[in-house]
Amino acid sequence: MQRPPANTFNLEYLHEITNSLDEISKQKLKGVILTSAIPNIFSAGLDIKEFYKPDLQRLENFWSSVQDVFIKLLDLDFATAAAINGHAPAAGCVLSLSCEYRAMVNGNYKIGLNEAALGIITTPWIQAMMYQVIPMKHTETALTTAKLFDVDEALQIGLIDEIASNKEDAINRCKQYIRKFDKIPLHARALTKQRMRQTPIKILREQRDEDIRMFVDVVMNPSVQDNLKDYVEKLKNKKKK
Ligand SMILES: CCCCCCCC/C=C\C=C\CC(=O)SCCNC(=O)CCNC(=O)[C@H](O)C(C)(C)COP(=O)(O)OP(=O)(O)OC[C@H]1O[C@@H](n2cnc3c(N)ncnc32)[C@H](O)[C@@H]1OP(=O)(O)O
Repeated sequence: MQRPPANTFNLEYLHEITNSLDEISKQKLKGVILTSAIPNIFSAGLDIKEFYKPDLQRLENFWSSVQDVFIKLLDLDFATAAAINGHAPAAGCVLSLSCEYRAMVNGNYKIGLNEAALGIITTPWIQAMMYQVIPMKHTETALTTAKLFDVDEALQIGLIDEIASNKEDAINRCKQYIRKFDKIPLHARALTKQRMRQTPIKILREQRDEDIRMFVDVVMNPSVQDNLKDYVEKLKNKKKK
């Protein structure tokens, strides 16, 4: 990913990712490794500008595109791994959770789902994604407290699989993970993976329109917009301190 300054996902970038996923899913690949070309930031999540004072039509398209990327990524036949070379809050974390394996570079980085801090809520399919990886009890506490884990905590709780010394090491560990499937028939691997992951996909597929309506309702709530205003200000003012 290379969308400076923070690899945030806006509508156009989501379309680019959808096209790339469509393209690679036609190829006979062994696996895909997601990483960032931006030092210290894997992804800062969804672009907050998309839901602060949004245009309604664009907001609906935006969330529908988020849903598309999530389904496509989760459904890929081949192995997916994330070399997390920096912060991975919110959708940055979800992106890594959509992969089968995560190696995170050691450093002063945070990963987790902090949506509640912005006044927005994690949808049931995102919650399901999280508790497929870490236990339900930890998920509930993490989501309700908007907890961002440091690298050691993330390993301890199982949110990441391994700690890497740098980006290259993280990528190598991802490659090693992908090589594990060299002798496994592709269709058996793919079907097993898809069945293991059917809960979040099923929840989302059954409720796509309702999910968009709920997201729009939450985002357009005046108190959520106030919260987002403060959050955006805080982000801007960080540099001035
Ligand atoms: C493709 C996705 C598929 C997967 C499906 C996803 C499903 C959806 C799931 C979840 C939904 C989640 C909702 C969200 O994602 S809301 C976004 C939440 N993100 C955050 O709260 C992170 C906010 N950012 C930070 O905390 C920091 O920027 C950090 C990542 C820790 C990096 O810190 P630092 O290195 O100090 O860099 P800066 O803070 O100075 O940031 C650099 C510039 O980037 C701008 N920025 C950062 N984050 C965002 C953002 N999310 N949206 C818009 N802009 C952002 C920041 O303002 C700086 O800009 P500038 O240089 O102009 O000042």
